[in-house]
Amino acid sequence: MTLPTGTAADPDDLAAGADERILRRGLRNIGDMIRIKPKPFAIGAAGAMINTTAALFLSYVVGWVVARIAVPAYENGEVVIGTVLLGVAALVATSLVRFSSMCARRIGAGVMQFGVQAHWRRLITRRYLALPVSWHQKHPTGTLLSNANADVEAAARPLAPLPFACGTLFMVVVAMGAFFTIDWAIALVALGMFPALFILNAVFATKMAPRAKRAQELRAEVSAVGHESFDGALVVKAMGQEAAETERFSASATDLRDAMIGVGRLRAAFEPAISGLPEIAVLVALLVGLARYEAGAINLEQLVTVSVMFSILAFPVRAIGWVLGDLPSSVVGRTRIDHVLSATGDMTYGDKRLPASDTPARLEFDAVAYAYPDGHEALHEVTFTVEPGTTVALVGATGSGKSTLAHLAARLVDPTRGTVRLDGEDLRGLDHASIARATALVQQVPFIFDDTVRNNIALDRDGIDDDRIWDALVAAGAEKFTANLDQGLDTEVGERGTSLSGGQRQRLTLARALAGRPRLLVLDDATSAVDPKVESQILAGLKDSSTAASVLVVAYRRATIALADEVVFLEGGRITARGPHTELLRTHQPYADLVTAYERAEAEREFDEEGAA
Ligand SMILES: Nc1ncnc2c1ncn2[C@@H]1O[C@H](COP(=O)(O)OP(=O)(O)OP(=O)(O)O)[C@@H](O)[C@H]1O
Repeated sequence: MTLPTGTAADPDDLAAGADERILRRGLRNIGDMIRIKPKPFAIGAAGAMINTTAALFLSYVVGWVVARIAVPAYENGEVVIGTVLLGVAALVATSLVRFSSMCARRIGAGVMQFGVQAHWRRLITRRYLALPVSWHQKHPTGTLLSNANADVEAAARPLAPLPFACGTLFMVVVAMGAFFTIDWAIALVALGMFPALFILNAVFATKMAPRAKRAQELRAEVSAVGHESFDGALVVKAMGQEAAETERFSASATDLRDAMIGVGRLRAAFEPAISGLPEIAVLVALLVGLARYEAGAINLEQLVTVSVMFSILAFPVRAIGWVLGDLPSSVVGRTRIDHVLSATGDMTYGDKRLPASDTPARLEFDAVAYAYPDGHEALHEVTFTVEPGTTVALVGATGSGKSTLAHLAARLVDPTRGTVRLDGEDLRGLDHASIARATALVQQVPFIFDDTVRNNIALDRDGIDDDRIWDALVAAGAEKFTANLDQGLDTEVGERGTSLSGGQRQRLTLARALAGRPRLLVLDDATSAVDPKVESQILAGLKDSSTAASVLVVAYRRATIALADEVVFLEGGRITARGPHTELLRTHQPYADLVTAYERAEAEREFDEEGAA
């Protein structure tokens, strides 16, 4: 299976030679993230700068203590208590400032990193929900999960060491000033370290970019394969496919492992080099410093100050390396996030509102055609009307276009040609709330949230109280089993309603639709797992209820079809017959054949069930 990687990046864009672009794009990404969370960044960076300034000050204090206290005490045995106390006070005060500023740096970095992650995740989720069904059909859930997790984490990773790196840069600037005031030769050693650091990083970015991109794609693939395997666990078990599925998952996991080891190897080579560089600079500075001391260009206090400053600088300079080291992966993560955020094809809604009404709606298909994004035309010139208060059954062989029609009725998709109208208004011109209030679609595969029965039915919609929930449960034939649940409406039904039977789940989703008192109910084989007698009672009840809706029902059972006022018979995406069920049975042989085949299948199923009982 080829899984979409969900990235808009041109593969060559992140390949060799793109280091400059990665640096630029990585820094732009950091700039964007600072704009998202400016306050925590300011706190973290200020903490880091205070910390590094205190660290530099400490080197002056140490230089002063050595030259004014330690050396005289060692050479002459002279100890001036006041000077010692001053030295100790300066050391303690500097350490306290370092401690509190380090806390500010870490808190700022953490709040910024996790705040930015939450921000991206919110945007991605909002985008997912705004994108059309056709977009979702092309993007596996696992890949979307990977966008919201692995990609977001990769994009925001440079933020963890960012304030530290900013403080270090500040320290470097201050230290360079200090080096130049102390001695130009020592300053040159420090100055030489930074070009070397950036050259090293450029080489690293060039080599890392394609590896990081591959690793990120494989993360998405493992997530997609894993999600599919876990989601289809029952099928896998029932078909005895555990070994094959484990093999499929482990092949993806192995690829990811290899890619991550490749990333790790490169980091393993880069990080010691980037850490070693300042250590080498310290050594060179010591040698140069000693030579300058011997030559009388600097005094002992200056030599000690410079040495301490270099060794203090050596560790924080790594933070710059950490930020630079995370740039390639962050650019890849950000590119993949942008791919989702810039995806187009949203369903735009009009601003027309349907007037408030509780009478059944009129649904009209006018010369409707629909082609899937792959070009497959599933419906051609479909024209029919569901008159207010009537029930129309959609009947047709598998693949004839029934579900596609149901999706068009609920405006999950728009027709390629022609118009779908609700109460005379083109669905495309209506506002979202009008459609959601007037129409309810119930699909064959019910989706139950891992929540209570009450919340599954109410779905946070206004005006749905317990009385209304019970009315909906009665109409959906679900009140008895709900009343028998341990905690009634408060019963937690488990992930996807695992504690319920298939028929119970279908009835709950039907109750969810009915609780909104829709004026048009679209049932896409929504009661297939419900006992046929109960199904007939539910559908008959819907017609008689005081809050009657117009009903468009995809039906397979003769009893269900017979309840409809009109049958629309589809063949290959076209309406080939329309009229009352009894009339079509007489006048249209393909219809009679199909309904008879359904009836036979139903009778065989009932016979098998009785036999099993
Ligand atoms: N996402 C899709 N992309 C491309 N073609 C699709 C897609 N979904 C459905 N189709 C095709 O559109 C046609 C109509 O499909 P639809 O699901 O509407 O049929 P149906 O009558 O509801 O079938 P069934 O009774 O099996 O549910 C079929 O040929 C199907 O293969």
